[in-house]
Amino acid sequence: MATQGQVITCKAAVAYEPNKPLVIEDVQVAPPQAGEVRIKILFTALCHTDAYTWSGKDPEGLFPCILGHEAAGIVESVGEGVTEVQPGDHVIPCYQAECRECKFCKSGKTNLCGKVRTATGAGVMMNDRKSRFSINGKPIYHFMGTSTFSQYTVVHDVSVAKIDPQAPLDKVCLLGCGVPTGLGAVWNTAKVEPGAIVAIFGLGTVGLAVAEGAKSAGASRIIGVDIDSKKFDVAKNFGVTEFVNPKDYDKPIQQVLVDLTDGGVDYSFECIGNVSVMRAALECCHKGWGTSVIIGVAASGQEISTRPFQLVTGRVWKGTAFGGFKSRSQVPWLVEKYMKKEIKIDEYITHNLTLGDINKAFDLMHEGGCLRCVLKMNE
Ligand SMILES: NC(=O)C1=CN([C@@H]2O[C@H](COP(=O)(O)OP(=O)(O)OC[C@H]3O[C@@H](n4cnc5c(N)ncnc54)[C@H](O)[C@@H]3O)[C@@H](O)[C@H]2O)C=CC1
Ligand SMILES: N[C@@H](CCC(=O)N[C@@H](CSC=O)C(=O)NCC(=O)O)C(=O)O
Ligand SMILES: [Zn+2]
Ligand SMILES: [Zn+2]
Repeated sequence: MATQGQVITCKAAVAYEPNKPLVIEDVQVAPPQAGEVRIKILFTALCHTDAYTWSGKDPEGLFPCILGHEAAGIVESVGEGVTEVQPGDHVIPCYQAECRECKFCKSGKTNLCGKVRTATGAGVMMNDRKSRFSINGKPIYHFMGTSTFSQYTVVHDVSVAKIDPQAPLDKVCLLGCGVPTGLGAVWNTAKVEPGAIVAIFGLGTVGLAVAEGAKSAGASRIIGVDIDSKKFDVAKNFGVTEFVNPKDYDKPIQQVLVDLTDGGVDYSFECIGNVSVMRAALECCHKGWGTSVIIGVAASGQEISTRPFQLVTGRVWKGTAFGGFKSRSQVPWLVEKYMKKEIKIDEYITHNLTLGDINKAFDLMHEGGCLRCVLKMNE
């Protein structure tokens, strides 16, 4: 039955309140308006940023909402004026939009896009500042402009990357967030050069993708730092060459790394979201040139600090969103790199479940043995 122009009722996981189990509900998804795209989500993974917002610590967190931002699916219908995708296209929703027209997109200096950011932060669509999701007439907020924990979602056309229809959607869904973030932090934000010494704080999916990126950039030493030594075995497969568990030392971890590297690392990456670790990651960098990149998302109210002398003496503190990748332009390129076996994806997927198991999937994510759990949406 044709669904274009109709309200679709489908299953979605609704977050009603911080930390309360998600509830699988029948949700009404309105047709896309001008400049919008309705997508049938086939696979979604869970990211720690979903858990962060669900926890109530995200200043932009709104409830009730439909979380989820690492997914892949097929365009079901498009609104007026949408020209770059059509029904049937295989796509990855992109929480980081790319309109190619705003001052951010035109600057060439950033991958951030200003076109729809105010709406996505407010959990609504730009056109009418309303949600396309409702349950019996009561609106449910969008999340990050993607809301992929729903069998159907509506996104802005600037937030959709059209990809190779041959690409396996149950794998390339990971290119919606964690893997590109780690790779891009190395390639685009830090621009790690051959021979560099790299330290990675936190060896989850993002940290492992940093390792993969650093290896391909030709780093000479890739030092993985994690308080969970169980992470070290798997990290070897992603390029980590040395391991440090801060719990094994009495001195501050930044001192441990400075001592191990004759004065400090060339590049460090914080992949946890812990502001004390962010400080350590900066302070383990080499005087004169060491660069530290913040990737982890820290809770509302948290602030970073260090002695300004650390920067006066040449260390550089940076951050990255989606690894600096321009989403609509570069996600299809990342898909092609995966198809050519130039980047890993399968190795990050430790669990496969269905939408109905989403609370179990979040439990797994917090247990440490899970990198990414992919949910099949239509069972
Ligand atoms: N900036 C961006 O665009 C993005 C940011 N993120 C953020 O990146 C962070 C990492 O994400 P995932 O890799 O999925 O998380 P994860 O939870 O799988 O990995 C974090 C790792 O850090 C380790 N860890 C925790 N405390 C530590 C400490 N004090 N010292 C050393 N290691 C410690 C844990 O054992 C774990 O292995 C999260 O904050 C997430 O929200 C995720 C995607 C995109
Ligand atoms: N709403 C949060 C912002 C959290 C954040 O920094 N998000 C990252 C992506 S994390 C993906 O898993 C990001 O891209 N930020 C840039 C942006 O424009 O949101 C908060 O306020 O803490
Ligand atoms: Zn994410
Ligand atoms: Zn833009």
